[in-house]
Amino acid sequence: MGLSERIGAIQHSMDFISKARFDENVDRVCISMTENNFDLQPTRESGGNTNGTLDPEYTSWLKKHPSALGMFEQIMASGKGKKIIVFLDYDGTLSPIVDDPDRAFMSEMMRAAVREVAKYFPTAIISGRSREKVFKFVQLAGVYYAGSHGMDIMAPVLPLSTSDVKHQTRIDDKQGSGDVLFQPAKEFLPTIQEIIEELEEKTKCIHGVIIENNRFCISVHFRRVREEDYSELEELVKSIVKDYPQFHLTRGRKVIEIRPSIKWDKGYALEYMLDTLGYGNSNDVLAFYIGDDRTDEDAFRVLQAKKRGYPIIVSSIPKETSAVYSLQDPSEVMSFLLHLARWRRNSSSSKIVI
Ligand SMILES: O=P(O)(O)OC[C@H]1O[C@H](O[C@H]2O[C@H](CO)[C@@H](O)[C@H](O)[C@H]2O)[C@H](O)[C@@H](O)[C@@H]1O
Repeated sequence: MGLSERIGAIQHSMDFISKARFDENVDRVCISMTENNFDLQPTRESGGNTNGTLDPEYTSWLKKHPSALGMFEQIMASGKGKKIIVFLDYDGTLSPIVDDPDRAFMSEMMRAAVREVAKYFPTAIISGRSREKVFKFVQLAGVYYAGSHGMDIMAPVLPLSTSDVKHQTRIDDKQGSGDVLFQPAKEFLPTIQEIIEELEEKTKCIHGVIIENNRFCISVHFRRVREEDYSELEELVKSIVKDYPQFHLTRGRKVIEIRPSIKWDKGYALEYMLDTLGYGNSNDVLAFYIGDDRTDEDAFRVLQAKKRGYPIIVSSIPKETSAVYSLQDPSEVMSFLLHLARWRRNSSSSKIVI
């Protein structure tokens, strides 16, 4: 293709894409551009490679964990008359995975989608990050935030029937929100600081390590570490944590996490939030939990066991999971959130009697 044809093709693509953006039957547009040709395909993809071909392993995995977008109508039909609640993970779910954890920004479009969904349904973000950091990334009022894998939750106070009350602190804010902080690992804060200092000192010799203070837990990132240094880093981290028997290690995406050994994870956090939001004992709830990482599996299992809704995994590769449905990547998450909001708008407008 010559230069002018290429420019023409780009202009044509832009028009095509802007039209497709408003077509609710189109989730994405695949553009394939070769030396001599280009092609545009509106699609409702539910998996596959970037070149448009479906990986057979992924296709058979999708049969077990169908696309939540493809199954949208059936999912919503099963929730008819129920109260919908949305739980979201942050990294890899609302934001793409990037090398630098401090630059895992969510797009404006994603922010708008979360804002939209939170307008209609109680929405909570449960992240491994510190609560303050997730809030800095998301910047939305009207959303509940839980940081440190649920060890730091800000949610409304409700008379709780459980022993959880001892970990609650009422927030003295000017708005008088009545929210409370739930922090079951407070007593570990000084030790966490001590471990961070030791980690920073002792991992200096390994290039690319990032230590992230997630307040009630610590992330040791090795995404930028050379592969040949992985095992040295792992041994180093293990040898440090060995001296702190009240802590243990978990793993995420190119990250080793150090957590206090309390009986608490994203699954307990999900239960706690269902309780505090007033849906603990309610059978007419349809909760969604959307997440991409191993720590989200704790929440998937709880949601499955309680039969209160559907766990949805974000993955473009086959993975062992307790999730029922799947979404390929954050852009599909965004599409799912927009579908939810649109479904709610349509269902309330259909009730208007003229
Ligand atoms: O529960 P999440 O909100 O998913 O948080 C889990 C961890 O996410 C972050 O790390 C991951 O994303 C980074 C940015 O894309 C990436 O560089 C890293 O390799 C991933 O593991 C976060 O930085 C961790 O602290 C969270 O525990």
